[in-house]
Amino acid sequence: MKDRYGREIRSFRISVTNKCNLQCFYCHKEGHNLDNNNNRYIKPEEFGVIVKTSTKFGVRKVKISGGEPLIRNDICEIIENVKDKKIKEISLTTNGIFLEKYAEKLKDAGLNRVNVSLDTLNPKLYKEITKFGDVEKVINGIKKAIDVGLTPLKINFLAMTLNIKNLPDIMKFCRNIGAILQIIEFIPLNEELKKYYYDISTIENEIKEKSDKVITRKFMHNRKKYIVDNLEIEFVRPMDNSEFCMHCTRIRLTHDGYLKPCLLRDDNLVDVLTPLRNGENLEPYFIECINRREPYFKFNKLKNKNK
Ligand SMILES: Nc1nc2c(ncn2[C@@H]2O[C@H](COP(=O)(O)OP(=O)(O)OP(=O)(O)O)[C@@H](O)[C@H]2O)c(=O)[nH]1
Ligand SMILES: C[S@@+](CC[C@H](N)C(=O)[O-])C[C@H]1O[C@@H](n2cnc3c(N)ncnc32)[C@H](O)[C@@H]1O
Ligand code: SF4
Ligand code: SF4
Repeated sequence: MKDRYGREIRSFRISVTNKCNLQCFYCHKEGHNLDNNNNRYIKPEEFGVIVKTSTKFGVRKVKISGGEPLIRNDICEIIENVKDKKIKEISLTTNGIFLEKYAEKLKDAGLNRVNVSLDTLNPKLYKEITKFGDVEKVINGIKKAIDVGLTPLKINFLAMTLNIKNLPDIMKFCRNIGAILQIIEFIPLNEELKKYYYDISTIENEIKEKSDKVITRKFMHNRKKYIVDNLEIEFVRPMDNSEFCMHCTRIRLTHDGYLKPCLLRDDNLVDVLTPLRNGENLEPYFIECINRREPYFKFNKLKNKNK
């Protein structure tokens, strides 16, 4: 099914919890942190029914996220329930702290690949950013995930004024371990955080100049990937980017059971858990969610017209 703007639905991003073992100062919490009502925590088999319904509307990829998805002790059961013959890929985004412990079990449960967030390799700066994190554990988790075949593994590097100097080290690290590097534009959630915003367009242009090949992810925000000396570098630049939004093929599920048409909006959610628990057919709720979808950034501001 296409939405009112002609955008297909291909991927489903599901948040399995809003809780986390870290406290990154910038966290957008997937654009939703309202409900702490434990009665609305979704059970593994409920995820299964919701995802199965989503395949009728075109979903072929599932992204599992959080909060931190690995703090749910039933995460493997969730993955087993989400598996479906129509789902071509299940991936998970994690801070990596518990990855060493879970990697093998996740692979056995049916997970295909992981993205691991890593803004710096410097232990002191990592702790400053995450409050409680030990970067050594993340590195061990990444190595284990690659060992067990949760690949291609992506490193999520959130580009900010306070860590941008660490980018060359992260590039070297990714090249050494054979990971894809994903450079993400910072979304400042309030005025206070704006000082950390770093415009990644200069870096993208430099990398583009050096690249051997450019790939466009047509069904994923038209994102660009550059291959530089065998390192794959993907840019995620959502801010003020109408092209990104016009190629958005994602719907989301919040940890408390609402279909969410857009990451950056919380005013147009569709409750899917109540009808599920009432034994209703979920299709009308998906249709409602898809009809409520609209590009968040419809027009670029002048300063960003080159995006
Ligand atoms: N505005 C906006 N940002 C997004 C969207 N999808 C991903 N992002 C940003 O990209 C970050 C990284 O997302 P990941 O969970 O690692 O996965 P992904 O890059 O979206 O997906 P894959 O590349 O397929 O692994 C998110 O935390 C967001 O900041 C989207 O639909 N809209
Ligand atoms: C919300 S986290 C959830 C999954 C997991 N806890 C993790 O950190 O990977 C998913 C991704 O969102 C990114 N993120 C969080 N806050 C952000 C912000 N303000 N702007 C852009 N990306 C952000 C993180 O860097 C991370 O890669
Ligand atoms: S680890 Fe992920 S969910 Fe937790 S605070 Fe950091 S970005 Fe947010
Ligand atoms: S419409 Fe734009 S901001 Fe909203 S989820 Fe899609 S890409 Fe992200």
